[in-house]
Amino acid sequence: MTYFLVKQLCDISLLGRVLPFKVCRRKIPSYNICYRVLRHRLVKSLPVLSSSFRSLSTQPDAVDLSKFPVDKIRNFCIIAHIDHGKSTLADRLLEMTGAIAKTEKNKQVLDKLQVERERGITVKAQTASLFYSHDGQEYLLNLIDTPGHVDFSYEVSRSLSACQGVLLIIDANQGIQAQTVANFYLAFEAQLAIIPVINKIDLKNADPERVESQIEKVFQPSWEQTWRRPGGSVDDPFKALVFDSNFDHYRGVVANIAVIGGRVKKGDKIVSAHLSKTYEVNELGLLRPEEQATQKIFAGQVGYIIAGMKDVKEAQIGDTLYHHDHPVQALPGFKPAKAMVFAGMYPMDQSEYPALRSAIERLTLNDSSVTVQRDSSLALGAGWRLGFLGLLHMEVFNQRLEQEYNASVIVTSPTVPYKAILSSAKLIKEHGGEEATIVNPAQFPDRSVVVEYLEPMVLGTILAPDAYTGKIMSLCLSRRGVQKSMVYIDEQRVMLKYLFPLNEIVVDFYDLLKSMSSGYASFDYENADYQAADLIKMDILLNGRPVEELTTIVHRERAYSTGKAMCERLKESIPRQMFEIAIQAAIGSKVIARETVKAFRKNVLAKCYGGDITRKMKLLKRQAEGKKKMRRVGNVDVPKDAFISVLKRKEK
Ligand SMILES: Nc1nc2c(ncn2[C@@H]2O[C@H](COP(=O)(O)OP(=O)(O)OP(=O)(O)O)[C@@H](O)[C@H]2O)c(=O)[nH]1
Repeated sequence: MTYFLVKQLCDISLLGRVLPFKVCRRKIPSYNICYRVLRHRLVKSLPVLSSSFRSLSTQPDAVDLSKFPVDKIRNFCIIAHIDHGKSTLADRLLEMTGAIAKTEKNKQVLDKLQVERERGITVKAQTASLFYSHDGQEYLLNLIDTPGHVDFSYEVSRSLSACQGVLLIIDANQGIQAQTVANFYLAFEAQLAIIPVINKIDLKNADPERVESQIEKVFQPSWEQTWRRPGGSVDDPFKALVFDSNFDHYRGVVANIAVIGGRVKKGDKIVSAHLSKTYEVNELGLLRPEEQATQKIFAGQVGYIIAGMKDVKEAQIGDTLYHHDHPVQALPGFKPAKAMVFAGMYPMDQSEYPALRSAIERLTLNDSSVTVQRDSSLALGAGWRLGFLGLLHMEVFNQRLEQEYNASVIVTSPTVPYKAILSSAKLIKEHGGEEATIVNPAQFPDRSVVVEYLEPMVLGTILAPDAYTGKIMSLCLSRRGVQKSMVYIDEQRVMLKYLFPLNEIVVDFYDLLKSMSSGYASFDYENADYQAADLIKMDILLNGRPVEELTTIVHRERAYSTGKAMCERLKESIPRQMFEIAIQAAIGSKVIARETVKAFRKNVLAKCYGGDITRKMKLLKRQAEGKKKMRRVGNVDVPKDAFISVLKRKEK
């Protein structure tokens, strides 16, 4: 059995195959030292590294990529469970190869988005090309830092398509976690070389040996694998895969490409296979991690390309680009992401509809896992029904819309995609088949026209210390989970597999699992088909008026408890108004829960004695601004956050 610590990383990537290596048993006081060991090794073998780098980077367009044939290129992703240290390792690699300066300020430099910095998580995969010399040879390392959270796994799987290997980072203190397992299988199924890297070996409770035996038990590895070189040759016709893209307000679409064969240069005429449209290449280059223009890009390399695509529909992720005079067979592209959570999205004010439409289009270009359909609602007007991979994904998308596009939106209660097998001939005709997928609870067909309802299931993996097993099992049971397996990955940690209805875990399951296990349990899930379920539609009424945006589908067994919890939550989030507000949950005409918000008017002028009119105006203005964050449903002002928070349950 062999496995690798951070310090072997570059040697492994450069030698082109995975070499056996003894475990470093030394405890290292500061993790910087552990990286310093690597730097020392690099510098010792490569005295010219920093000077050769400087001469390359200071002159724009001076990088000659023709000197990196495929055997001098390593394209790899860094994958791991959330917070295991992917971005930190990427920072150190960037520093060691001179791509960024070595300063204290360089923390998570590849997490460029405001939302990533605020939440401290990676949501977007980022590429960085590094130059590295070894034994008088120059190498090009293309690193892709990926997100760890399950909601962003589509970013990981797309990034893997541009790579031949991965570094699977495992925290020496926490050991294997649920996303370690999920990410391992993504890389394994993509047939990539996998180098496990155990980091945080400096931590007091680090136990690399325990992690080693976990790796052995869970993955049963055969580590003597060869690091593949990128396929293709510079002599082939040009062919590139668009694996990511984003929209620049001034330059249009900037596409990230992996060149599968041939070469491309500025001024070339290229065709996108998806639309068969021809474009001229205006700019191309490397991401280091900032864009650095070059004259050409060659087979095996990863970079960006700008070719005058102005419309977001022109830049499809997964598309193939080729020279206009050398058509090639299009690459298979990517399997579309399967949206797991749907919600309505509406502008705060209908006049903002066109601006919001363009913002959503541009953001989905950068996040192709979001599905968009037009929708409309009586209370909220024209909008869209968007599909996301999970609730965090939905929250992050919403936050990005606000931060990057200055858009203010209302998001309605999320729902999972249910199915109904229809019995009514009229409905079957309307849906074009017996099976209807329902992503908007307001359109849930009545039982009288349905043979059976189906709900989406997931196979969940939970890893936790065995001391919490009892508590976790009761939580799973309360969420209609059915246990599939239970395996000890070492003496103290257990891996549980459960089949869950997606609806039961999508909103707050992970938060509860974390809090009941003092943060030690981790959770991941994969799709597991549909199962028949006894589902009913529950309406929420405000002062007797149903609020379409709060309608939910529930399992009959859970109707009462969910209705009660939703009414309680709404009572907490709807502020007192000038009249009493009755909040009711109802199934058909039967009310199953009720809460009341007492009448009250906040007199913001109460403390404003005297006659200073400007002060009074200011206070009234502030009150009016507060109201803007509300949505009027009937005569009731509902805060926009209430639509999402209403579904979060408190476990007793
Ligand atoms: N002690 C110690 N801390 C580390 C080490 N590597 C990373 N960290 C810390 O671990 C935390 C998480 O590191 P990140 O690099 O953000 O982890 P990540 O895997 O990129 O996180 P996500 O992108 O959110 O999945 C940060 O506070 C780092 O400073 C290490 O080797 N030793």
